[in-house]
Amino acid sequence: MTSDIVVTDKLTKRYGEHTAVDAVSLTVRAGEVYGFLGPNGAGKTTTLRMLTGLVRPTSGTATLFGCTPGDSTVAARTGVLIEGPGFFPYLSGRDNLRVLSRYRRLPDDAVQSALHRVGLRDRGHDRFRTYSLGMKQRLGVAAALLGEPDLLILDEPTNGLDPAGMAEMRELIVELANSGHSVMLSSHMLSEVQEICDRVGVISRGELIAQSTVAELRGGTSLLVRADPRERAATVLEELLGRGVVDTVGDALAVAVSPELAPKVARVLVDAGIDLHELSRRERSLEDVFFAMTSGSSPGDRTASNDPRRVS
Ligand SMILES: Nc1ncnc2c1ncn2[C@@H]1O[C@H](COP(=O)(O)OP(=O)(O)OP(=O)(O)O)[C@@H](O)[C@H]1O
Repeated sequence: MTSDIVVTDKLTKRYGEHTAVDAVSLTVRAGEVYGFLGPNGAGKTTTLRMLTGLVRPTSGTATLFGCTPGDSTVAARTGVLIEGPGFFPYLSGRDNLRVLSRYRRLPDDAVQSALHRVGLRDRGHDRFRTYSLGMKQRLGVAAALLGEPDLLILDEPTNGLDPAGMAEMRELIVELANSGHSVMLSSHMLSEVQEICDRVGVISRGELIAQSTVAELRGGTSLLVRADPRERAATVLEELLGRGVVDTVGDALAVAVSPELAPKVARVLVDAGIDLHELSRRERSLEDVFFAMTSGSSPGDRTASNDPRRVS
């Protein structure tokens, strides 16, 4: 059984005339890594700020663990990293965490455990200002981890990191998820969301335009066929496989069927006297889908049967 630990219902935030978040209804389930994906200015941070009680919604509701954001139960069960960690530069990483830990009346070993979890145990005594950006972000995650919350809300945790720092942060998030934390993270980095998230919500211009698993969103695998004459190949394949499964992508055809049908596709084309130049397995990246959804144009394809514009 899945349980929804974050639920929003038509969550909306308006700043004057501008609607930053427009009737967003999303759910994050216990145990998952949920990617909140959207281009710059789409409304990700504003949504996360409403979830953490930093900003009041104009209308609609949000609940975390069945309670309102800001409630003490929510605060105890949720760790937050939003818009970069704020730490004292002249204090060590450990002392920065001690300040937070004492303020929250957590046991003394919480700091050591959090530093250990993010791989900073050996650098905990160094001053914060000497940390690399990746270490600063990891200390931010350590701060979110104090008290071992069930849910981590991380706003663009890899923002500004170099590729190695990004990889480390991704690894850390996967480890945290494997050790039982649910994670909701925002990102505009499609590749990282694709790699580490179980489900994603896509927000564009304040609206949630899709919510599903990464696999569902990508629409599974298909076949790419380069054949001559192309139009005739499309007709033959539609006769074999049904209408609506063949789409034109550049000078090739995208055929929305299981790659296991490749031998059959090859046979029928060759039997029809068509020259087959390429037949390959094709996986749409989340990037293809994302561009198709948020800008109406895609570097790849979008077949009618594969249209990911749905909220499950
Ligand atoms: N306090 C505010 N006052 C007025 N407008 C705001 C405020 N906060 C956010 N906005 C506007 O709301 C919209 C959504 O902003 P938000 O920061 O939530 O987007 P985002 O998806 O997190 O973008 P980014 O990836 O660039 O951080 C933007 O147009 C932004 O300018």
